[in-house]
Amino acid sequence: MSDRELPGIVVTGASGRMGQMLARLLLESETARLVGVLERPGHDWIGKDIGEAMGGTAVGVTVSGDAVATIAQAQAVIDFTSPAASVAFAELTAQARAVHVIGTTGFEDADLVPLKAAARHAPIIRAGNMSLGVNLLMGLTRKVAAALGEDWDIEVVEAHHRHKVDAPSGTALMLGEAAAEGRGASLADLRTPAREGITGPRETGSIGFSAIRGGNVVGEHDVIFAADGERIVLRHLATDRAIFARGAIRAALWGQDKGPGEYDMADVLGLG
Ligand SMILES: NC(=O)C1=CN([C@@H]2O[C@H](COP(=O)(O)OP(=O)(O)OC[C@H]3O[C@@H](n4cnc5c(N)ncnc54)[C@H](O)[C@@H]3O)[C@@H](O)[C@H]2O)C=CC1
Ligand SMILES: O=C(O)C1=N[C@H](C(=O)O)C[C@H](O)C1
Repeated sequence: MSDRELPGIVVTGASGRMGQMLARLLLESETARLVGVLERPGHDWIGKDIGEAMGGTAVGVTVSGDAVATIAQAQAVIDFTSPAASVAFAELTAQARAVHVIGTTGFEDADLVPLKAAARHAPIIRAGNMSLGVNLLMGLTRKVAAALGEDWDIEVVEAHHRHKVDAPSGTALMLGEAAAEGRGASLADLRTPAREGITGPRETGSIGFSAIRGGNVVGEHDVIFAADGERIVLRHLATDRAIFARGAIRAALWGQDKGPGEYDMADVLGLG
């Protein structure tokens, strides 16, 4: 396949932690090509070559604030930004009939309505964690939760870098949902509100969440099953953001021959 035939990918949030990682990997990729990068209007990277903006040499791709024109060139858009930005990109990506890979976390239920509408026109692949390890851990969590009774309390503990703005993390919520599914319920029914003050004793069968923020932690998640006298801890440690970026690129390529609809990383990885 010549370079021109490789699926053309646009990366949003180009100056962000994930945006830069994605741009670097796509510039080296032999299976996809970087055709555009977006930043929010007014950002000081707009108009600069992405290679130079990242501190290297020019690569011939200019950071743009014009989402309509940039997404029009894309076969896929990889998007790790903010919930409001991802909702707006979903409409434009659907209009371009391109695959939208969404890694953004922190969505409210109301944000999911326009995403569902956009997925009627093109594939949307969305996951709070794009790594193979976490998506495997979800299956393990579901199985362990199903095997253990309600005398085993379930807690999800996560740690992230000091810049993260949402809590619990998207991954923690995915793991909590998997645990709830294992118990034949939905997380909305089992989730304990954040604890502070006189909370009273733990409610049997509930699922609790704790978030640590500090330093440059890439992402750590423990699912703790605690009973009287023993504990099981399922743990994932991310030490390199490349695991998320590789998963997102894999999803963008996987989506090329898929019809409109909502997909997740379990679909991409064949773990469904
Ligand atoms: N699903 C997954 O595997 C992972 C998800 N994430 C999530 O991805 C999101 C971004 O994470 P980071 O890269 O660490 O954040 P970041 O803050 O470093 O980057 C976000 C970027 O998006 C840009 N942005 C915001 N609005 C925009 C708009 N309208 N148009 C274009 N660009 C816009 C910002 O200027 C910023 O450069 C977060 O929600 C995070 O939780 C992060 C890592 C892995
Ligand atoms: O913001 C991050 O950094 C991460 N966000 C995702 C999440 O909310 O779970 C995935 C990963 O843990 C890193």
